[in-house]
Amino acid sequence: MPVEEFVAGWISGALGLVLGYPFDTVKGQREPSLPASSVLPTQVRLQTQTTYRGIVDCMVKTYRHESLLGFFKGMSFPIASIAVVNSVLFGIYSNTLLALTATSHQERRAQPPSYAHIFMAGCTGGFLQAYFLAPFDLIKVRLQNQTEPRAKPGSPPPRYRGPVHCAASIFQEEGPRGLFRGAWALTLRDTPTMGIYFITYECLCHQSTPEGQNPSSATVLVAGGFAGITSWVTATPLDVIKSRMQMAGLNQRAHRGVLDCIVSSARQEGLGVFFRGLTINSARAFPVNAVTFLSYEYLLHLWQ
Ligand SMILES: C[N+](C)(C)CCCC[C@H](N)C(=O)O
Repeated sequence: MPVEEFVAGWISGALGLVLGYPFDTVKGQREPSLPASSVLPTQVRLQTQTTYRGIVDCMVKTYRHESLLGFFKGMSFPIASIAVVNSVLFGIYSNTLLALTATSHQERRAQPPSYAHIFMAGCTGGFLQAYFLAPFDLIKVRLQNQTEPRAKPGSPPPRYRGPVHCAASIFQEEGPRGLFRGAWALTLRDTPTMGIYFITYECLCHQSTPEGQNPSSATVLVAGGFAGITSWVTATPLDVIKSRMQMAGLNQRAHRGVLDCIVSSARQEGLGVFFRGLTINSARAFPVNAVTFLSYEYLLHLWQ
């Protein structure tokens, strides 16, 4: 099993994450139960809290109360984790295609796989990476929903002191399975949308590149960017549910499952709730995935 795709996936995932993290940090919404005085500057907030008037309001309040650092809250942890997850995603995707078509990454330019094979390989990668992603994503969402400004005299201490303390607290309070809270929603979110992710990328590259040649850097950037947007647009409704399942039991009522969360969210806040964070998801998805795919292709070309 060629390992270079795993390594290239690791590095490209880390690069993409750093570029996209500030966008990532403006997507959540406060639950009414959270203290009105606290400022809530993180990505998941537009999806789990209801105080912000929108992206700009959330960004202004984030900067005003937590400075620029507020946009990078909890990033140290996802850098390592998302890189590993991206490594699994791209490594499994490429090796599944190798198993389905008996062609390596380089050979596929001359012998492009069918879109059915690309979709199957993408779904396989999406399904398997979700298992690795689940605990990391839960910790990221919990940290991003910390509501206290950075340690200021008199401010209440945050519930979690950092990713390791967060993981230990969840393990202690909710048991080992607590670390996989929201994993089912995450798997439902990522499996089909990763298929869409890779089909969009490969289709745009194939349409814009002369037969048998490697796509140009500009083509890879644009194809990667639109692959990110397409997959996030289709993933946003379940992304909202996933975030709510992950926050359940803390400051949100626990749900009896994904369907219960979908029904109760729609009943209480209308169907629009499933598109919270769509704009910021899309704005973030283009640069993040453009860089991810460009660095991935560059590294594989370098190691050819
Ligand atoms: C499948 N889903 C849409 C959830 C993600 C697809 C893109 C993943 C990429 N690492 C990013 O952070 O944008």
